[in-house]
Amino acid sequence: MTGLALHLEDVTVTYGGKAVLTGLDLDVAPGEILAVTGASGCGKSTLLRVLAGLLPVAAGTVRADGEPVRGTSPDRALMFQDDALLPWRTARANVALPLAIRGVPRAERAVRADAWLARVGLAGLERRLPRDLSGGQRQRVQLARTLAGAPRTVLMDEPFGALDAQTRHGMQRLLAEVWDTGTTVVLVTHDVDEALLLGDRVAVLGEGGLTELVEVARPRTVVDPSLRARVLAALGAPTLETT
Ligand SMILES: Nc1ncnc2c1ncn2[C@@H]1O[C@H](COP(=O)(O)OP(=O)(O)OP(=O)(O)O)[C@@H](O)[C@H]1O
Repeated sequence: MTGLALHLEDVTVTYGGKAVLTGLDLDVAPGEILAVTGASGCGKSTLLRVLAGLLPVAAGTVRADGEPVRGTSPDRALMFQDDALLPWRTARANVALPLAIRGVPRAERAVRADAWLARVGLAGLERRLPRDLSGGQRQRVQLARTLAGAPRTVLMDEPFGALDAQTRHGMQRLLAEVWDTGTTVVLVTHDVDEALLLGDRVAVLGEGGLTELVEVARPRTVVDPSLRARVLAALGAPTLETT
């Protein structure tokens, strides 16, 4: 499976006439992990919704593998910040949803769903309803559901927000494995260290558009302090804060 190439050219997005993104140019290469960070309200979630095909642009072009993005597609999966599981379905049935959309035969769906649940550390909880899971566990079910559909692009909005440090680490490792399969990832995070550990590039969004684009070489086991300082400077934070 190859990841999609994403292309935004001179993109402007407005809400009720007020521009949130203005003249944004951005390319994401197939299989690249682009981490997007920026101050609250600068338009990070808006960018993901545009890439998912959920929000039309006021001007400019958005393409996936050269084709104009005109709506949603199972090839571009969006994982929301909020809890988006179906409350009346078990964890297994939630994870099986994208498999049904992909036309996987019913008997195979449960097996594959359970395998994904095991990979995110939820073996034994397959029959639980979302209300009987913790916030972090629900987030892991969402991650399993997103990945089960084998999308060519994963768009993630603060996917690790509700997780404790240890689980967060495990999820980051799991995602690193998945990325080796060539999926393109656009990951929104407020956490500069997470952005620099996970992203091949880190895009900093400011008022209206891009203020910095930092390339991060692999392997990324530790955060490079000079890159951290660059991202923090673009965010307008004091650069001495490098602990
Ligand atoms: N449906 C909407 N109608 C009107 N304004 C909106 C709508 N959605 C978002 N906005 C506004 O657009 C701006 C960008 O919102 P967006 O959610 O993309 O920001 P963000 O960078 O993801 O923020 P955060 O980091 O706080 O999640 C904000 O000022 C927000 O209030």
